[in-house]
Amino acid sequence: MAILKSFLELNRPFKVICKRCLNSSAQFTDVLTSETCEVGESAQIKKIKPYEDIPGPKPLPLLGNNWRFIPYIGDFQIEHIDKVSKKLYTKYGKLVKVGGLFGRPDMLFLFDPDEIEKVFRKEDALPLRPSMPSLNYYKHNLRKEFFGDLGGVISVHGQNWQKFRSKVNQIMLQPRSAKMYAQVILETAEKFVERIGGLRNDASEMPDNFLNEIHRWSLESLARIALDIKMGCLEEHPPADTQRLIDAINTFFINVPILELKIPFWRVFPTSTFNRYIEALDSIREICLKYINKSMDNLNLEANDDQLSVMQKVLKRENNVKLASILALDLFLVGVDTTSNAVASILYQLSINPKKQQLLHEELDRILPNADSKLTIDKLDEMSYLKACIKETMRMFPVVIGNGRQTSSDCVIGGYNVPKGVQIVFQHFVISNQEEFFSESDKFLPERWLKECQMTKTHHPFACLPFGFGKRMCLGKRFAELEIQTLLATVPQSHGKRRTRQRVDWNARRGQGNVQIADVTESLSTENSGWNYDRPLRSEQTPTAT
Ligand code: HEM
Repeated sequence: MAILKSFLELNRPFKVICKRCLNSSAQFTDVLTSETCEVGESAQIKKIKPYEDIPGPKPLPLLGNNWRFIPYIGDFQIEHIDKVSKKLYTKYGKLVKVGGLFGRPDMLFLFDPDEIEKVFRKEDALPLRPSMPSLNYYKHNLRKEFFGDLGGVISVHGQNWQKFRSKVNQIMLQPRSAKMYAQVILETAEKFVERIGGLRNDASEMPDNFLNEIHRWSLESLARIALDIKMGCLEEHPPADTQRLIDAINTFFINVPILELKIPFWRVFPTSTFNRYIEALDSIREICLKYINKSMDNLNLEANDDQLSVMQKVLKRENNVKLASILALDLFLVGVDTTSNAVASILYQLSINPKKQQLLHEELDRILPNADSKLTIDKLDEMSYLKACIKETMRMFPVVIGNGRQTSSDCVIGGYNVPKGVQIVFQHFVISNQEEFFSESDKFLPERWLKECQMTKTHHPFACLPFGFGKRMCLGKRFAELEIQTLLATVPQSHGKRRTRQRVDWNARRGQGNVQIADVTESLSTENSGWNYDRPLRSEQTPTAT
C-alpha cells in the first residue's frame, strides 16, 4: 500500500506494479524495481523494456550468429573472445544480447557490476553456471557407466550438484583446510624454485616453455593436496604420464570454447574436435585414476584429518570411493591450468614492472630477514604487498574472463525483461579494466589493494571477482590462494638463500618463433580457461575490496 500511495502522490498517469507480480500483469509497462518495492518509499520508476529490444549483433536468417565465428568470414575469433567482448561493449553498451547461436540459449553479456550484484544476490539454492554442455554429455551420457549419478560439480546442475557440493564444501573451504597443507605446498614451491634456478639463461630469462614448467609445479602441488601423492612432476625426468596429463588438460580447455560457440555438429556426429576433446578427457580420467588408486592404497583411516589428503578426508567421512574419486577428478580438471596461468601472469607483470618487483622484494626482506627465515602462514598473512600483486594481476588479467549464471525465473536485468533460461555472462575482464571502476585501470598498481590506499574505497565489490561468488564460488579458492602466495614468496629467493635478491626477468627468452611466456600470459586468460568454463563458495558474503 505504501508503494501505491507514493505513486498516487506522484500523480503519474499509469499503473504501477511490483516486479514480483509482473508475470500475471503483462499489460503494465511500468514497474517498480524490487528495491523500491522492498523499501516502500523513495519511489523510483524504471521503464522495463522488452527482451527483444536488448541491443546486440543481429542473427542472420538461417545462419544465426554462428557465422561470426567462421574464420575469415566472421568478425568473432574464439581465441580472442576478450577482444570480442570489448568490441561488443564498445558498440552496444553494458548489456548485450548474443542470440541466434545454434544449440544453445541466448547469452546476455553483462558489463555492469550493479546488475551483476543483483543477479548474485537473488541466486537461489541451486545456481546454474551455464557451461560446458560437452562435458555434461561426457559425464552423463558417454561415460555414464563410470560417473553414474555422481557427476561431481563441474558441469553438473540442480539437486545432483547440491548433493555433491554439500559433501565436500566444508573440507575444501573452511579457512583452516588449506592451512593444513601449508607444509607440502611450501615443499613443492621450494622444489620448483630449485628446478627453475637451473633453467635461466645468462640474462636471467626463462626458457620459452616456462609456462609448462609452471604447469608442472601446479600439478605437483595439487597432487600433494588432493591425493597426498608425489607425482614427481618437478624431477629432472618426470613420469611420462604427468606431461600427458598436462597436455590433456590443455587440449580440454582449448576445445571447450570451440565446442560451445561454433555450430555444435558434435551433437549430431563426432567431429575431429570432439574426438580430440573426448580423448583428452579419457586420458585425464585414466591418469588421475591411477594416482587416485595409489592414494587409496595409502589411506590410513585412523590418521588425523591433518595427515590426510582432501580425497582421503572425503573418503573417511563419506565412505564412498566413487564420490571421492570423482571429486579428485574435477579438481585436476580445473585446478591445474587456472593456478599456473595465474602464476605465469603475476610473474610476467612483476617482470615488466621492476619497481613493483622491488617493493615486493623489500616486503619479503622485511618479513623474512635472514637466509634461514622460515615461511609460515603467519608470515604470509603479513605480506600485504604480495597479496596486492596477486589481486592486481587478477584484476587486469582474470583467469576466468567471464563467469556466468543461467536465469532460473523471469527477471529484470539492466531495465529489460529477461526470460527464464537465458545465460548471463558476467564480463569481469572488460569491467575490471574500465576507468569507470578502477582509476588508471591500464596500470599495474598493486597499491590500490592496500587498506591504507585511498583508491581502495572506490572499488565496486562486484567489479572484480576472480573466484566467482555465491554458492557456486570456486571450490579451490583457498588452495589456489595459498599455493600462489607461497610460490610468490619463494620464487624471488631463487637467487638464493644467498640473500642477494636481484630483479628477476620472468619473461621468457625472446624465442625463434616459439611461443613466449610474454605472449602466453598476455592472452592466457582468454585462450585456455578464459571463457565461461565451469568453475566457482563463500556464499552470502560480500567480497571485500581488499
Ligand atoms: C587462480 C586459480 C583459480 C581461479 C582464478 C579460479 C576461478 C574459478 C571461478 C571463477 C569459478 C566459477 C565461480 C562461480 O561460478 O561463481 C571456479 C569454480 C571452481 N573451481 Fe576454481 N579457480 C582457481 C583454482 C582452482 C583450484 C586450484 C581448484 C581445485 C583445487 C578449483 C576448483 C574449482 C571447482 C571444483 C569449481 C566448480 C565449483 C562448483 O561449480 O560448485 N579452482 N573457479
